[in-house]
Amino acid sequence: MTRRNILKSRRIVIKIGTSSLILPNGKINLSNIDELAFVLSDLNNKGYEVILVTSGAVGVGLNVLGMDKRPADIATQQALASIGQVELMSLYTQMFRRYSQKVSQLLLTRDVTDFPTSRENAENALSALLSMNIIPIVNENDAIAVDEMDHQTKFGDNDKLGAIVAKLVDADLLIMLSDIDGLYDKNPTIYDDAQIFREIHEITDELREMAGGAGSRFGTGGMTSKLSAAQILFENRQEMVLTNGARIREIREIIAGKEIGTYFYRK
Ligand SMILES: Nc1ncnc2c1ncn2[C@@H]1O[C@H](COP(=O)(O)OP(=O)(O)O)[C@@H](O)[C@H]1O
Ligand SMILES: N[C@@H](CCC(=O)OP(=O)(O)O)C(=O)O
Repeated sequence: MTRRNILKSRRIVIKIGTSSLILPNGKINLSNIDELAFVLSDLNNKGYEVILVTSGAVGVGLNVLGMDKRPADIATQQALASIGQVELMSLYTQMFRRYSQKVSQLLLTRDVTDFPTSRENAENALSALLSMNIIPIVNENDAIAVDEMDHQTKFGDNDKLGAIVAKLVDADLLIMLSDIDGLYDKNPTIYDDAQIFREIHEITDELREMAGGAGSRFGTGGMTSKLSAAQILFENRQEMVLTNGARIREIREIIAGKEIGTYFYRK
């Protein structure tokens, strides 16, 4: 069955998680980054407005320093993000350049998107970039986003950031690339008989329970945070497709309305 509403999407936010950018051995997944650059550049050439929300600063930072696990200490995590973000952008810039696509970087913190004047500034910057045919690449400013008692600067995770960026740019669709084909009735990495949901219209407590449990090794989100992102989108009458970042080329089929991944929309 064709997802008819998706066919109308012109402004699309793509969120890619750490697990799609970093291989299980901690090295960079170069073929995925290259494929992402190709598909998004191609979409931009075809007149879609594309915004990329990327994770990976900490994961790439670990790779640069040859470390194999996230340090517990916050300041060291900040330092890793600061190191990794530069390398991550360097990789994106190189890959996108192969397809003659210009990109830019926006690093956001929660206080920016909570505070009306700075939120408007972020909206203006994004809209100016899109009008220049540039693909904005957004991440949380992890090097400085640390929650204080009375000053909340962290989004929590990049799934939420993806939903907030979709709201900022008034996107038609958020495509969330994970390490799994979609939302299942139980964790498919544990249960062989898990069944995928093709459509979700409401985020219920029962769903949240099905999505419980930890996510991948280098990321932070897990399936629960994808449901929280979907909830933010629902509140803004926006839509999301959760799909597997291992098959980036399918993004074009998703936009063509093909039934891939889990489609979150309110009836
Ligand atoms: N009901 C569920 N359906 C799908 N995945 C689930 C479910 N419950 C838990 N998970 C776990 O969530 C993981 C995806 O989240 P996450 O590791 O944060 O991915 P990413 O880093 O790509 O965003 C899956 O690999 C799986 O282990
Ligand atoms: N801003 C962090 C992202 C952390 C995060 O949410 O990761 P993921 O669950 O892989 O999307 C980083 O760049 O490392």
